[in-house]
Amino acid sequence: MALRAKERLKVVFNHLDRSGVKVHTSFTSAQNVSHHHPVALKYTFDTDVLSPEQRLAYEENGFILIKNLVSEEDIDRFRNEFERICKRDVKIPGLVIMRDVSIAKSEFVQGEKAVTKLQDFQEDPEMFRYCSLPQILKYVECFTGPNIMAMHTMLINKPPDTGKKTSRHPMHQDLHYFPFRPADRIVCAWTAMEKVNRQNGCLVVLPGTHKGALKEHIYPEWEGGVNKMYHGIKDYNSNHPRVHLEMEKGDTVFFHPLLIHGSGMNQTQGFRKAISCHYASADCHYIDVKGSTQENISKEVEELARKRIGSDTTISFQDSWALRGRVVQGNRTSL
Ligand SMILES: CC(C)CC(=O)SCCNC(=O)CCNC(=O)[C@H](O)C(C)(C)COP(=O)(O)OP(=O)(O)OC[C@H]1O[C@@H](n2cnc3c(N)ncnc32)[C@H](O)[C@@H]1OP(=O)(O)O
Ligand SMILES: Nc1ncnc2c1ncn2[C@@H]1O[C@H](COP(=O)(O)OP(=O)(O)OP(=O)(O)O)[C@@H](O)[C@H]1O
Ligand SMILES: O=C(O)CCC(=O)C(=O)O
Ligand SMILES: [Fe+2]
Ligand SMILES: [Mg+2]
Repeated sequence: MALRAKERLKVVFNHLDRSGVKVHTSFTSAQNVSHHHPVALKYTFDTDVLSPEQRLAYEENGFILIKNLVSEEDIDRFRNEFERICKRDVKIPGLVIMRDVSIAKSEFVQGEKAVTKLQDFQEDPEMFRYCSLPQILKYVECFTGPNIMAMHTMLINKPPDTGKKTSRHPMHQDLHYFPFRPADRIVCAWTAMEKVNRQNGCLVVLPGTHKGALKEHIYPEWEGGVNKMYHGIKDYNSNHPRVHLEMEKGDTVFFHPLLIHGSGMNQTQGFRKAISCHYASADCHYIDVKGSTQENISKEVEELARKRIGSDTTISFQDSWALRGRVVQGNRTSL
């Protein structure tokens, strides 16, 4: 099996070569090596799910978009559950309902129109079905390996911008929020719950940036304010080519936690919805972030935990993830 995949990979490299497609240097060397040795692909496993072309694309770009992966029926169920939560028909332990900063202090906006995102829905069986969908896990395994934890869950309901540009999500790397490694065994699945495009603020990604280091993140200096914990990269290369990921309902993008991404303003009157889960290999380990660029977010998370649970609690940044993580395939070996 493995050999067959390697053979196919060789064919791809040769094809790229012949077609005159510019192959980045890292792949030129992989290509040369492939004639004699197994190709060293560091970001993906061979599970016979990704084609050689798809594996190469993820290795090179740090993301891969799979069209029509989640059914209309499933998305409509997630949307229904979202509405029940916003109406406070159900109360889910641990779930955070976040309002946009530009309306956070207003008492007048009610229901789902006041909600920018739901975070940590792991205790809601209906919503958490998303994280266990077999067609999603099949892809996730290509990046994490067989022991899979759902570490972080979100339903993002990007509101029409109020004019303050607060509906933007600054450019960031998700790894900033995660005190576990290795980064290459973490992946985000992000599914469009409706058509997303530049108008309503689709994801914007900088291809290839997953090969770089974790950068320093701070609150961007935006006049109209910034949502709580929406840190952005302090200085990123704004000339780097960007790709706007326009997607249809049910399309799903899988991306690496070092990939630089954000999302633009929602310039429509609709609420742009997406559901996502960050998965990690259960074999990952927690790291100490003291003295690293992640110290600022770790302090913020720990302070929020104290506010929520009581000032006498000592929930560490690492604890906050261990508490939220749920095994979805294989064994909970470490995380
Ligand atoms: C990879 C992944 C992890 C990346 C990300 O997800 S980045 C974003 C991470 N976001 C989060 O973890 C969620 C953070 N949000 C929250 O925890 C909550 O929504 C809170 C900001 C704490 C507010 O919750 P809650 O206490 O229920 O709301 P309250 O209405 O009582 O407000 C308490 C104080 O917080 C303020 N607030 C509410 N919403 C926001 C906001 N969007 N941005 C900034 N400040 C906000 C609110 O004005 C109030 O402030 P004070 O009146 O106490 O000064
Ligand atoms: N000053 C800034 N600092 C950091 N990030 C920014 C800044 N301005 C925009 N961004 C981020 O860049 C990404 C794209 O922003 P923007 O909404 O301007 O889209 P765009 O790429 O210009 O597309 P369009 O032209 O369709 O608006 C978003 O993640 C946004 O939050
Ligand atoms: O859905 C979006 O706009 C982007 C969300 C995101 O990147 C995040 O919360 O980490
Ligand atoms: Fe993100
Ligand atoms: Mg713009």
